[in-house]
Amino acid sequence: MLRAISISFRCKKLSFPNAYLSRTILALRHISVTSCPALTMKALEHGTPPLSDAQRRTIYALSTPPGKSGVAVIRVSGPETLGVWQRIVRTTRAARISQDKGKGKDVNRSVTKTPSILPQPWKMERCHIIDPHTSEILDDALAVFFRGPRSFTTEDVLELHVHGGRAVVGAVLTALARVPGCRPASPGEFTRRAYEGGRLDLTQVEGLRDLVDADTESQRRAALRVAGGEARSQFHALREDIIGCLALIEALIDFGEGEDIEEGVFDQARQQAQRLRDRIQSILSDNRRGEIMRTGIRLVIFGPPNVGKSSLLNFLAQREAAIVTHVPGTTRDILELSLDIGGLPILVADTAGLRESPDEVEQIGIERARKAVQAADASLLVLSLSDAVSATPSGPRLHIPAEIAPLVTPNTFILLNKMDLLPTSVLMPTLTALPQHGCWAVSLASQTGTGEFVAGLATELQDRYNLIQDAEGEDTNVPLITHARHRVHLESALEFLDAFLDTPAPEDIVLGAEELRYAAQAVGKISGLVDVEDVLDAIFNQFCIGK
Ligand SMILES: Nc1nc2c(ncn2[C@@H]2O[C@H](COP(=O)(O)OP(=O)(O)OP(=O)(O)O)[C@@H](O)[C@H]2O)c(=O)[nH]1
Ligand SMILES: [K+]
Ligand SMILES: [Mg+2]
Repeated sequence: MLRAISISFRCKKLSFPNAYLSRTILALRHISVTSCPALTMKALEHGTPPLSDAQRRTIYALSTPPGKSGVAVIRVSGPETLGVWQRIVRTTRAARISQDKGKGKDVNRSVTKTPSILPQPWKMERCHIIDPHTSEILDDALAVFFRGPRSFTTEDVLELHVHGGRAVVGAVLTALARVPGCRPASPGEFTRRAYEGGRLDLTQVEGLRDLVDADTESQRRAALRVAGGEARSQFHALREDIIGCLALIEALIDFGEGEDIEEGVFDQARQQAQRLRDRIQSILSDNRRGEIMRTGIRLVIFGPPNVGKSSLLNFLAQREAAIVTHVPGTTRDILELSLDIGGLPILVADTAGLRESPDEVEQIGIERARKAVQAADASLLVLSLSDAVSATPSGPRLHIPAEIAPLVTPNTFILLNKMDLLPTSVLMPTLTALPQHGCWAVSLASQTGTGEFVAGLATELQDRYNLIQDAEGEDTNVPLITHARHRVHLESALEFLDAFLDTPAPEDIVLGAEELRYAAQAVGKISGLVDVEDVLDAIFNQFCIGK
């Protein structure tokens, strides 16, 4: 005990913050001083025993992308955040206060000499960042302290807005490494703390990650809603309703119908379960719109050889991504590009021309093309207008080659290319005979009709996959499921509800209650309310460091 006191005395001389001091003493209480002389000596030399990673609960990381930038934000979170402030932040406010007391003349020069003062929470303050060992000024910066739990992570958080040069960021990170109790954050650790602190549920965590990953306007809008807690509250309400239904059954188990409980409660519970099951079913039958919008719509271009499929890909990408030649069978492998068409994220794939071919390599390409069309969310059949449209007594008729016809569905879009090769006298009646929806005629060579085609395709895809905006610009018809994980849990909730509805009344009521309990649990897993430890690492590891 005596030695501990002498350590605390030394710490005080080195002007450790009080919080740190009391923690050191607390830590030392657990060490038998006599049985551990080496450790004690070390503690006496350095003022503290070395901390394990688990003990160093305060994390820091660069939260903006690495590299040169105007401003870089370094984030700190954890119990030592205030200690970090006191060691490395010297505000001009503090300097002004001491100047007012007549201790200094030039605010800027005296900043580092000024003792630290407590931050004003949630207020950005101009400051110098200093090296905690040498007091050297590392940067002229801005700092803002968020007092937990009113912060992103629900812990004390400090944000340092420094100049975004590599040397500046490196120096500040090194200074942070020197603050006892601090360690670099692992990927997604800030967000994980926000989840563990109850600030976010798992759907919001996913929404936040999707927001960071959003490339298109529609992805941004959808992710923002989820991050804002819209899915969270809907899944929460669904779970509450299942629990409400369970409560009825449990009351029935405890008291029995006709005694303390009114007649018809079992039927009431069944009706409720039926409505919940229908609600889940309707959430599930969303054509996977939410997931498709998040990952991008897979649109596969297919058709006979030499019709201009690769020319189309290049036109959409506005660059020479694919090889285009007059030789049929030029494209072999699938070439995929991710594009933004009318604000929608689209993964466009160019494929080998479909035909009977003796060439072994081409055959493999053709097989891959067929599979890609079948697996796609949407497909676009390209044909050469002059080959595909023939005159019949009843007018022009669209002809689709026999080996391609099986791949065409009512959802296949059709693009008739090389319209420049048709004389105007033939072209006009042909164009008027084309289907009104999902079919366009263009010349990629002369870029005729291409504007209408892109606009028309975007509209068709928006109708199919996108959120529809009403007159006020509000999204309607929003799919609730944005990740495959949600679908898996909802499907199992549906199975449990079905199993409950299958239990014959009222003799198996205890089993029925169990099914309802599982159904509520399955929905709880979506938000992370129920044991999901196994998926947490997978979810948070997809974040970058600093998020
Ligand atoms: N006249 C005319 N020629 C075109 C048009 N679009 C593309 N072509 C030409 O048609 C030929 C074939 O174009 P590609 O884009 O390679 O056709 P593809 O369908 O990808 O061909 P494969 O990969 O071999 O199946 C090239 O010589 C293009 O320049 C068009 O609108 N009009
Ligand atoms: K070709
Ligand atoms: Mg090609």
